[in-house]
Amino acid sequence: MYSSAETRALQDKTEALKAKKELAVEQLEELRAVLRFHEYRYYVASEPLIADAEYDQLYKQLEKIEKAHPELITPDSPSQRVGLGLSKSFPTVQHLVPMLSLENSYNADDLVEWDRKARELSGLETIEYCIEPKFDGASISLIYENDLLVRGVTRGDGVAGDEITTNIRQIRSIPLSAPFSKYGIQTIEIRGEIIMTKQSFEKYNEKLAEKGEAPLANPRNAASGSLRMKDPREVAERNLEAFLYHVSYYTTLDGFTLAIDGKSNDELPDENLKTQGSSLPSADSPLGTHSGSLKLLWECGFRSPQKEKQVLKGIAEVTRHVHDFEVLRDELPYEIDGMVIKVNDLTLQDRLGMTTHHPRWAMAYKFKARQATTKLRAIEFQVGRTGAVTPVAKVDPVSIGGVTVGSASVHNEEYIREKGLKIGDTVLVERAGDVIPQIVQCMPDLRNGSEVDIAFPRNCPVCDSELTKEEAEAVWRCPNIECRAQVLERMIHFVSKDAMDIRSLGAANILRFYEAGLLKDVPGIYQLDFDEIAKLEKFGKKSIDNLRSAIEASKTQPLHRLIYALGIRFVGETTAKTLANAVHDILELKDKTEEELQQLEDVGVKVARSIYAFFSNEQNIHMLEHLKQLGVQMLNNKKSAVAAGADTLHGQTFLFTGTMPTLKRSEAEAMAEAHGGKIVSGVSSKLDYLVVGEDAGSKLEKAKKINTIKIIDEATFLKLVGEQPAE
Ligand SMILES: NC(=O)c1ccc[n+]([C@@H]2O[C@H](COP(=O)([O-])OP(=O)(O)OC[C@H]3O[C@@H](n4cnc5c(N)ncnc54)[C@H](O)[C@@H]3O)[C@@H](O)[C@H]2O)c1
Ligand SMILES: [Zn+2]
Repeated sequence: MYSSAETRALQDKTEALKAKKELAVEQLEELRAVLRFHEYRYYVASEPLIADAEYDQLYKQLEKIEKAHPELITPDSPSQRVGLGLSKSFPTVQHLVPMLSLENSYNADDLVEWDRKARELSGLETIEYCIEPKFDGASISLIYENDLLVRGVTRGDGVAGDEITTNIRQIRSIPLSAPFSKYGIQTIEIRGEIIMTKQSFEKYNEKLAEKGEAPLANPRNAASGSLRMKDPREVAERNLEAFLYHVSYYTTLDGFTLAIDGKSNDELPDENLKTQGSSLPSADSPLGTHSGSLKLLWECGFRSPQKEKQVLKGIAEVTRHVHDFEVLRDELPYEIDGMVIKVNDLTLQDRLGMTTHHPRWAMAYKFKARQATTKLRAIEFQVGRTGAVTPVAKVDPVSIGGVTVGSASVHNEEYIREKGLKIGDTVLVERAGDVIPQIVQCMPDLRNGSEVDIAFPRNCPVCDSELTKEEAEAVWRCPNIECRAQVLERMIHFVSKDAMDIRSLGAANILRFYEAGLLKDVPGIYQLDFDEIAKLEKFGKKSIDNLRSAIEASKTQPLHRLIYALGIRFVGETTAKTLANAVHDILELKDKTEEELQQLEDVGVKVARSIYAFFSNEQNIHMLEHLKQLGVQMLNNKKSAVAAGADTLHGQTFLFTGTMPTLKRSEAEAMAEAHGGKIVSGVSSKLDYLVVGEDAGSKLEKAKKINTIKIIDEATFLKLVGEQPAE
């Protein structure tokens, strides 16, 4: 439909329009053309070229201009219909009732305003709402007649869609028959979303990778692309699932017909299916409320959001709930991009009615955007403490959910090849939760020929040693352990917060001392010449005193911190603790065989080999002995405590959040561990105790939603570890 030259031209226009805060009325036609183009890419081709939030931003501009100049609205404006276009390979059929879009907002204030209008229109004090997740998939409509699934249709342009019944029949959560007749229903049109769970999506991408095919961009594209596949067996392979959340139309066995979303489709193939104009069911009948219809669907064997939904009165409760739910977003097994808030009472829905674009009784509250498009400008290669050479993408700075992103992860060489990235490409960057932003996709359709391939260095970008790669690995490494980058990174890791925690040293000072020739390796940290440091600029007596005492204090850090600080490959904090608990003195580790190491919890072949290699290396042992001489403590004190029968919290998991009144976080963790407890890094159903201090944030919110977690304060914790008498 669009040639590649047109595609590039429209994308340039998109960029130009996106860059402007406020569009002029003269740009209306251009804006419409751009929106039509992106709708085509999104709905028909299933290959969007911009992020949803970027599309939404442009669409909002269209609404704004048209609101100010209603005389300029044309019947083919994107605001006058739902999505555009249908793919050609499936027969087109009419929906019984048009499938509209939803009004959406990223802003909770808009919800308040929307509620105000709804109360005004209805004359009610408070409105009851039903809130459910906004599933990020592809919408479908299903028709059951005499309890049998007779038709499945994509949304298409909202009026008509592609008939994809055979594909729909592959989806196991959609029953082929359902007992609607029990409720007196003869024909029913229901709607929902086809989704792919995060897990199925990953598995499916792994399969594609094995076959050497390009991975799919995200679960939503995977779901929507699947619906239009020619071969139903391929659809079955994708493990799609369905949530059904709406009844739009039904006829009863005694001849009553109801099109719930206002008017039914005028061009219906079957005359009998048109609205007969009857009154709505009362709020106490099963289909009289939205939540009632979710329950009915659930009872008929559909996966409706019966468990996920929440019925609440008043918009204040609603906004609180949507914010709470946003915290849980990453815990869900499927993707959601917001919440949908619906007026619960159908009679009231009917009174509120709809615009040409969306019903007035529903509103989508979209979560903070996580994706944006930008240009890939360069790949930098960084050398880590184990010599691993990691590519990091430099992109044109772009704002995602309020944070400016200028670099993004591209993992490794394989990842870059798999995604087919080139310098100069337009790329989709995703920033989800606490994860480092990453490039998830590039858009080859937008290339103009000036893009260049990414060249991988064969030599270390820092010390020029020839890089090596183990067969089963994706990473290239600099083999030179004296490599400046590695030495620096090892020291920076050694002093870091979760390792020896020498905060006043830090990356900047390490670099400074290194360049001044005052520090060349880890033991050197304990031999710093403070007189020489005093000569450096901006190093007053106070900073020196701080530095000296911080270094001194680090000598008595618990053994697991020292083990972690050594930066042994594959040895994270958890494995470091396992190792520390297995010995009295760190040097005992050099007498353990690979097999013995593998007996330890969570230590597999790869990890055991790496630990073994580290402790078989003479230079490393020499370094440890040197550290010992310098006063760094290498014994496990805790082990004796646990051995003396203090294992009272054996197997219980703990997480600390917020500032506690008397204990430092590290002290509290050590106390829990000394009694056999385990520290975990995040809130999940595996957590037993969340110990909460002041200003506890999202962890507390999350924990409140999992009722097996015990939420306690410091005083209760101290009782648990027997530091305070139980009452
Ligand atoms: N990236 C692009 O180029 C591009 C182009 C066009 C559209 N879009 C995206 O699509 C959106 C508009 O498309 P739209 O109208 O299909 O979707 P929408 O985001 O406005 O919301 C309506 C859709 O939400 C879905 N939904 C999920 N859970 C639901 C629930 N519980 N109840 C009701 N509906 C639920 C339904 O499929 C429904 O059709 C835009 O906001 C934009 O984000 C993106
Ligand atoms: Zn090097």
